[in-house]
Amino acid sequence: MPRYDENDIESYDRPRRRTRPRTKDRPAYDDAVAGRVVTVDRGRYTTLVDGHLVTAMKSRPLGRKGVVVGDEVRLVGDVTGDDGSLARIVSVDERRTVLRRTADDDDPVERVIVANAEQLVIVAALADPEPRPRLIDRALVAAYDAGLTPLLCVTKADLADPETLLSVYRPLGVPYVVTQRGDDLTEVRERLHDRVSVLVGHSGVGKSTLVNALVPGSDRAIGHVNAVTGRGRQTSTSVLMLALPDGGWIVDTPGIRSFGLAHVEPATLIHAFPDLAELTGPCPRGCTHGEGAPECGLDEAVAEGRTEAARVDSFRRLLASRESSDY
Ligand SMILES: Nc1nc2c(ncn2[C@@H]2O[C@H](COP(=O)(O)OP(=O)(O)OP(=O)(O)O)[C@@H](O)[C@H]2O)c(=O)[nH]1
Ligand SMILES: [Zn+2]
Repeated sequence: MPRYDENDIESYDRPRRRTRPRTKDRPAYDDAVAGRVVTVDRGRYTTLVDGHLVTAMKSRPLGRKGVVVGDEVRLVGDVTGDDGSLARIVSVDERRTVLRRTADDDDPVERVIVANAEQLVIVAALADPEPRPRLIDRALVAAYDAGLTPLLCVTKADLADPETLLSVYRPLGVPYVVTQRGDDLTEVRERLHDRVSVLVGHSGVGKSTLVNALVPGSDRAIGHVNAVTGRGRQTSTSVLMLALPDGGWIVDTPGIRSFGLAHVEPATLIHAFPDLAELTGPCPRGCTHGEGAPECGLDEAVAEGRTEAARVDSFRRLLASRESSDY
């Protein structure tokens, strides 16, 4: 049984590509085939083309344009996927969403890590390790900013009561699922069905446990991918996209510790909360809507009972989390 079903790409709603005028400088790749990037490793792109894995490299016309997991690309050359074959990526379809990770010491540039995802699953354990709300807040900001629906996945409910953590996110209306050891994951599966979901969470929260349960034999799939790229599982920092058996995809992001939030404007974040955005009409121009912002319409609305103080406070906590370096 192939791990990647052809239907998975067929059913995926891909916008039609505009055809560009052909010029003598720009070769038209009439014979290019469509594929999706499932993992990237040292300049080699593993793509899924018609249900089989094809290793590819970037072609010169792409220049310095990045190609990331989740990208929908066009390929030419040897697209058989046979051992030792190598195709060329000649174009990247317009991205519907991008998720960025933050700059760090080794790499000062904020980088796109996943393209075209729809949902960000923030995995947090209730105990062992303790939940880290600031990390969750930053992941939420990243999701809202990128236009991804967040899903808080609270694990290890067999070890502690989820209520304390959930109550922190209730005023924001963050969707959540609670799991525990031995769970059949029905609710998680429903939430992931037919969508492209990125999983994030720090070490030990049970992310691998989830991935293995959701994608039976994903170890085998990883082995398959690696057989193609010729590399082992030690590529623990590689982002990997896996097809869910009943439709949909999950993107596992080991090694992603924080998100690039420096560019997130208050005006962008507040649009994730339309009811709050509506209350900012009377704000002075350039209002940050943050704690103590002079004459912010949000304070006025709370004072007049037009919104919940807890919701405004929670929104402001998210705003402030952009500045925190803690993760
Ligand atoms: N009690 C309990 N333990 C769990 C649960 N889910 C996972 N674990 C355990 O937590 C430990 C960490 O789980 P992993 O799935 O490896 O966590 P991870 O997030 O992938 O961590 P890294 O591999 O370090 O990134 C393992 O010993 C799991 O068996 C759960 O729901 N309840
Ligand atoms: Zn304001």
